[in-house]
Amino acid sequence: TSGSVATSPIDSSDDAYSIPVSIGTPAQVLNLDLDTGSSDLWVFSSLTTASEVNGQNIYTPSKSSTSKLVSGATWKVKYGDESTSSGVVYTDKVTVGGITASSQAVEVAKTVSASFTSNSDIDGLIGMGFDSLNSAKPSAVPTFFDNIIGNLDSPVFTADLKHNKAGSYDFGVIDSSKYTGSLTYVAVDTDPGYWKFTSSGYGIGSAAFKSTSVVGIADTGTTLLYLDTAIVKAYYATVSGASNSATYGGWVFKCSATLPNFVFGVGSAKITIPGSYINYSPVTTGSSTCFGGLQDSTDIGINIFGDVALKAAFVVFDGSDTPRLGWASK
Ligand SMILES: O=C([C@@H]1CCCNC1)N1CCCCC1
Repeated sequence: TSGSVATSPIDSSDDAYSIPVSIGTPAQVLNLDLDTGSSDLWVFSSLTTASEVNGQNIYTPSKSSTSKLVSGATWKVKYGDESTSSGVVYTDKVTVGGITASSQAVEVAKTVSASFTSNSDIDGLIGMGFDSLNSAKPSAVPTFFDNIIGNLDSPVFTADLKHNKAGSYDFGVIDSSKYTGSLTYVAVDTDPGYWKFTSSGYGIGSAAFKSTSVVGIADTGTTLLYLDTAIVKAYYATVSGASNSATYGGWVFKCSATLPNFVFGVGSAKITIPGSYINYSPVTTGSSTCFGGLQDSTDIGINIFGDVALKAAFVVFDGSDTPRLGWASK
């Protein structure tokens, strides 16, 4: 089988991208954030503390004829931004893009932290990282990708994220109409569980490409591009008036600034991020100071090729016995 689901940015800053996911019988449709940087499928639910629900769609297991409680299983996930959620585990039928996992572990939230409560556009996450990142106890539960991979025509899913418009995630097929040129594949290190790869270097504007290994993760669930201090400093040195602001917690510049393109290498291929993608958003609504889409990864401890980078490319997440990432321009 193969399938495809549209994915839309939740706001004009492309803060996150959601997909409709059908859970249970009859179907309960929730808008989940497909996250290649984590491995829990968790949802807002009828069990979520009422004061922590604010406009989200919820999954009510008791209304599904196919739901089953997984006795004794609990989960608790903590993300890099310190956000958290936790709860218990059911299995139920889950369908994404026409592809069904008949007994998918659905991690039902009993509690979520404030940043989830305040985002009414996201009803939960569907993790597409490796099982080692799954938080369920006493044992990890398989991801949606784990559960469908054996039925897919090809053991892959692809990401075609776009700026301010709908893109798509495909499962089991590589649609060559969605990219230009050819795909360049790079090895993935699955330790500790991210889609971790080594970029071959970077270029800033029209300057010479710098061949250097940049290890990072392809993370659809992270908004921005986070790279080593030296690269980020060199980029903003070309933006007059840019500064690394303690007030705003990162690099800022005048919203009217012209930003150079940023190129990152994958093998001998090059992906160009338009400078405009690096004008992420005003620091506060209406401000003439803008926060950069390229930021320093020092405090994170790992480089992250988040949506700012991914939406400049077509990306194949190849879950074969030798996992790898394929990158193409589009
Ligand atoms: O928690 C995360 C991200 C948060 C946003 C959603 N994707 C997962 N991590 C990835 C980067 C290293 C630290 C852990």
